[in-house]
Amino acid sequence: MIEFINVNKTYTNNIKALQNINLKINQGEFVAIIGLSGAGKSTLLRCINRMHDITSGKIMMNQVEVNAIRGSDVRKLRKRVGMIFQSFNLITRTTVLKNVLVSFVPELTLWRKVTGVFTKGQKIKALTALDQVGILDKAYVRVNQLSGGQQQRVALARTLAQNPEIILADEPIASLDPVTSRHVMDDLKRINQAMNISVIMNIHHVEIALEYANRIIGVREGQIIFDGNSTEVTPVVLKHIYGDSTEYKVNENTGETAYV
Ligand SMILES: Nc1ncnc2c1ncn2[C@@H]1O[C@H](COP(=O)(O)OP(=O)(O)OP(=O)(O)O)[C@@H](O)[C@H]1O
Repeated sequence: MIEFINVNKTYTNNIKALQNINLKINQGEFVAIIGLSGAGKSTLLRCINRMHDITSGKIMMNQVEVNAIRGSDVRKLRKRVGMIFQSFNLITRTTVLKNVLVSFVPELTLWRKVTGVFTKGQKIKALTALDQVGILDKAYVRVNQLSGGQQQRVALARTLAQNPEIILADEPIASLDPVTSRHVMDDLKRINQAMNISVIMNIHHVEIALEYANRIIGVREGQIIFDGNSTEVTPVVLKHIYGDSTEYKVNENTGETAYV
């Protein structure tokens, strides 16, 4: 379980990105964090794996106080909490397999680091992860020869190879077309359900968030202003989260919602 207890984050420029966040996320949940640009979604997500440090309060992951750990404990935390990004963060000029193996570098002995020789067990884990996201046949293809959706799957495999308890996904489909976006979302949902890995995602596509996530957290100006089941997200709730923003529109005739 992840728990935020009275968490605040103020950046050095004095922007209060998170204000008094209290939140519990149980193992195996699929959570989408939604809200306007600048609302604090990325900051919220990135405090969980210590990409950002909080200013006050506490973040607990099971028995570990995330904001109190240092050095090798942070590395251990990042093994338990995988992350994928909008821009995939891959080394595009090398193979898919090597990109997945990169996740094992911190575990290598010095001579293996120097020689770049991974263990048989690591190679098996990497190939298994590629199989889990359906791109085992691409293992020896260079990443720059893959589509965006395939690249996001490589990133997902790199995370899965570490056997994480949680996957943080920061706008994972923002740069993908609608069809490919659904493939990536399907992968995440399958992994969430079959492996009981929690998925916590920032996403601007509200329709997709409602379709795939079980729980929606609405953030506005650094505060959680909605936290509930995706079935409880009505047009009124969306208006509360997005205000009269042009980023999100409700069709008054059909009640359908659309991101614009
Ligand atoms: N490194 C930083 N230094 C200073 N201010 C920052 C930093 N990162 C974010 N902010 C500010 O903190 C606030 C929250 O930003 P954050 O990136 O968490 O929002 P977001 O909801 O994820 O936005 P987007 O949807 O555009 O990614 C914004 O006002 C932003 O300008």
